[in-house]
Amino acid sequence: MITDFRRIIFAVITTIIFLVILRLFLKRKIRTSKFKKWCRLISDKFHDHQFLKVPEFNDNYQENQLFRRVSLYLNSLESLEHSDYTNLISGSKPTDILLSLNPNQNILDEFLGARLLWTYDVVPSDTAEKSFLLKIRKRDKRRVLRPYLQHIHTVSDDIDHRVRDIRLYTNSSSGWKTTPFSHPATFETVAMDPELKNKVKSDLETFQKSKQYYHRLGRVWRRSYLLYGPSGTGKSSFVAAMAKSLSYDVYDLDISKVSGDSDLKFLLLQTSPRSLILVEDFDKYVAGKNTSSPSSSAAVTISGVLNFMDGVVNSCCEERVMVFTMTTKEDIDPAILRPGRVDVHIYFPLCDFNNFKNLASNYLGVKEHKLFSQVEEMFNNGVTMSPAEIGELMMVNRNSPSRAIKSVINALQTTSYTNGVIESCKGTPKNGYRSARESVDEPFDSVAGIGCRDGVKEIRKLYGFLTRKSGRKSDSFDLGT
Ligand SMILES: Nc1ncnc2c1ncn2[C@@H]1O[C@H](COP(=O)(O)OP(=O)(O)OP(=O)(O)O)[C@@H](O)[C@H]1O
Ligand SMILES: [Mg+2]
Repeated sequence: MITDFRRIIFAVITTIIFLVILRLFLKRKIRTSKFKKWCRLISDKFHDHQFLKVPEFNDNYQENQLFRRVSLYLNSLESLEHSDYTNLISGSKPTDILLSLNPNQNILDEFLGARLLWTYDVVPSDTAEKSFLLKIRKRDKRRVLRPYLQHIHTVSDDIDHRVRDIRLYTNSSSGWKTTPFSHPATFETVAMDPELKNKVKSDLETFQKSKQYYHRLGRVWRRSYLLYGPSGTGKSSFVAAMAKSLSYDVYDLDISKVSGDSDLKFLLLQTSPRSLILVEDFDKYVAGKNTSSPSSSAAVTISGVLNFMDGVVNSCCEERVMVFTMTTKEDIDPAILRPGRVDVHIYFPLCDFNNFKNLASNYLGVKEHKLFSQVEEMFNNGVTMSPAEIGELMMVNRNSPSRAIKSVINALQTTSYTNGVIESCKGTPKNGYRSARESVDEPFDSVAGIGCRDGVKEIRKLYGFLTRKSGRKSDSFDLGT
């Protein structure tokens, strides 16, 4: 009893000592930052400064673009997050919260070793005259002002680009036509191996930050991806997710509408930087051909397509991501998909149990269910369907998760006699991601062979049958099919 009491006393004393030390430490940190501030103020007394004003409007009351850029730039500074006082305002999306300077607030920035002090000046009047005032040491001005303003331009451009709406461009005989890009898919909604998804995400992020790296190597700053796999496995949805995460416009190129090689080149030249150029069903144009195939009678020749892939007019095709989709790369000459031409190959398989759970969570909002073990067993036995087909069954039965899962089980049971065929798809890389470099060192398995394609066709036929059958039971199914 006495020992327990002693233990409690000991614990209380230790906690008190810890809290006192923590407080002293925090106070010291605050003192250090205050001390630094005083040092700065004193050292400023010994330097000549220049003040530069960036007003909101010019003499003709037109908006000063530099003011907007400075505002975007300063509001993005990390030092604003740690300042004593900041405004919080909501962004365009309900979940976005943005920081913004308070009138007459100062914010310190550092650039190339120079200190730049900004003040957001608001003169209280009817028109609330606003400006940003930059205080810079005269000694630093000549050295840093020009590159600093350039830096503000680059950063604000980048922010502008990230927050604006993405556009979709489609080609017609008269060039590109544009509409807002409204595909709702995101990386979160596409069910696939999470490790693979993260790899692609970080690959895209690295690409975006690698301008200097590419240039040092003398390479054009572009990256290309091949998404291949059976129909309805999420390739197009994934492209939408890629474009959104990059905040790139999408140029959806329909080669069948291109009138010839020079037209193809012209369309490529007309794309803008920071865009994703998409060619769906690419196998239609390159299957069974090789790099030295003679010009065909088709409007676009294989060499025209290869030049397009290489971005023949290279310098104009910087900061582009190219994406090609196809169901199988079985009949494609590997030289067409060689590294440099296609950098990353991503395989989209038919559904496995993990993807099924992912879909169940997204479509039905269930993470666990008593029927899951039955479904898992079926997938383990090699029966499968495309995520599109499973998603469809879940969507029409979304009001009852049990009914939805049962309908998937029924559909899987009906497909079970194609098990042997589907089994032949099982040689797919478990992790569907391979960089083209890897694929050279260690060639891909023949992953989407004839058997697999036949299997998919078989499922499609069955699925058509199933949807017709289920359509009688559910009105919404009729709408969906
Ligand atoms: N992996 C997935 N995760 C979530 N939904 C998926 C997935 N795959 C397909 N879907 C759903 O199925 C539908 C079709 O998908 P999508 O068009 O992306 O497939 P695809 O692979 O491009 O097919 P195709 O080769 O026929 O063009 C979409 O509505 C999508 O939401
Ligand atoms: Mg598609």
